Amino acid sequence: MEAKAPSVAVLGAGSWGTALAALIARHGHPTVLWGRDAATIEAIDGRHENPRYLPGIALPDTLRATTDLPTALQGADLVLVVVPSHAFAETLHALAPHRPAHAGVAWATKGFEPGSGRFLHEVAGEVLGDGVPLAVVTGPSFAKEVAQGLPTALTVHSDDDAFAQQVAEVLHGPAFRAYTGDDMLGAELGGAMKNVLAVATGVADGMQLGLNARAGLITRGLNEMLRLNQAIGGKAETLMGLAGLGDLVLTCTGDLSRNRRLGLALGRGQSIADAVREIGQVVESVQTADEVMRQADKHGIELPISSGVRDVLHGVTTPKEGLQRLLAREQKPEYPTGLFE
Ligand SMILES: NC(=O)C1=CN([C@@H]2O[C@H](COP(=O)(O)OP(=O)(O)OC[C@H]3O[C@@H](n4cnc5c(N)ncnc54)[C@H](OP(=O)(O)O)[C@@H]3O)[C@@H](O)[C@H]2O)C=CC1
Ligand SMILES: O=C(CO)COP(=O)(O)O
Repeated sequence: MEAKAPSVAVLGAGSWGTALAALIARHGHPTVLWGRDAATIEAIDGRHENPRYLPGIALPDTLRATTDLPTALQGADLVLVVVPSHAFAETLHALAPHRPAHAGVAWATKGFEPGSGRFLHEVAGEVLGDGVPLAVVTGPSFAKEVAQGLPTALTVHSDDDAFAQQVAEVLHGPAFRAYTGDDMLGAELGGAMKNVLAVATGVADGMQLGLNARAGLITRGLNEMLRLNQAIGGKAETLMGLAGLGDLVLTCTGDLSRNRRLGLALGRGQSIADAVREIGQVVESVQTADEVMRQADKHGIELPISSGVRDVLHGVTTPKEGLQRLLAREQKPEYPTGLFE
């Protein structure tokens, strides 16, 4: 007899939560999507569309949606949290009392806990306590393309191999490749930092600095990711894979990226407030830039591109001044310290 497909509760009905819930439901898993906005949830449950975040894309008839958290979690074998980083801790506190005892918790949120700079797996470990399987889902994946069924590859990292495998199996399908790994630290760092670096390449493109500048920023941005990752104890291979390089390339070059679009707007002279309002969705870099630099300062690592983005986002540096600051840096070896030994 074939094993029963695990039931999945997806928390967060924005573009990414909706796209992942649709993917999982299409794979034949009983799937419930929880969101806080009644009109959006009604539209997803009733007419199988998320008009606010994925307009015009048909969602599977089997996908159920609710605004009631206990209902969403009832009978779930696996919980997937997909709210923005600023709502991560609050959502975990809300789900904790209703989580079925056997259900592990994964998240596809990218960023740190704003204010404390803690990694999301640290937050999850503290809120949920020992013994709950945890996993991070990350990699190059625009929600719109996943919702449209276009081919995508991402990765699931966990300290618990069996849980990483369970999450990957739920996501893996005909047009979706899910890999596994055991480096939550590196995976979370990559997913968070690429958003900051996407702003940098967006700014450069908005200022029409050319393709050489874009490639230089992506590569030196990867170097910043690798150096901070080495300091915090993540694995270099994680950052050379889907969670790092893969997502960095996607977000720095693809105009579907909201972080890149923020950079483009700033590079063209628009204000940050106007740009964020126009984008109308979560732009994680706005908070993540501060938290990346908090991590970097803690470990005594210099990150010129990321700190430039942080300063531009705070309005203490103009994009032009930020560029001048980068170009005025001293000449030096590409890899002054070994990164891969
Ligand atoms: N979109 C993408 O392509 C990808 C996104 N991600 C990551 O996924 C996370 C979610 O982003 P995404 O779905 O794109 O964001 P969106 O802007 O598309 O949607 C945000 C969603 O979060 C909800 N929300 C905001 N605050 C809260 C809260 N306090 N409690 C509960 N729900 C809340 C919003 O509800 P409401 O509408 O009511 O405000 C909305 O449903 C981010 O960390 C992002 O970096 C990762 C990979 C791909
Ligand atoms: O994380 C993403 C793709 O992997 C989405 O990027 P943005 O948040 O910049 O849109």
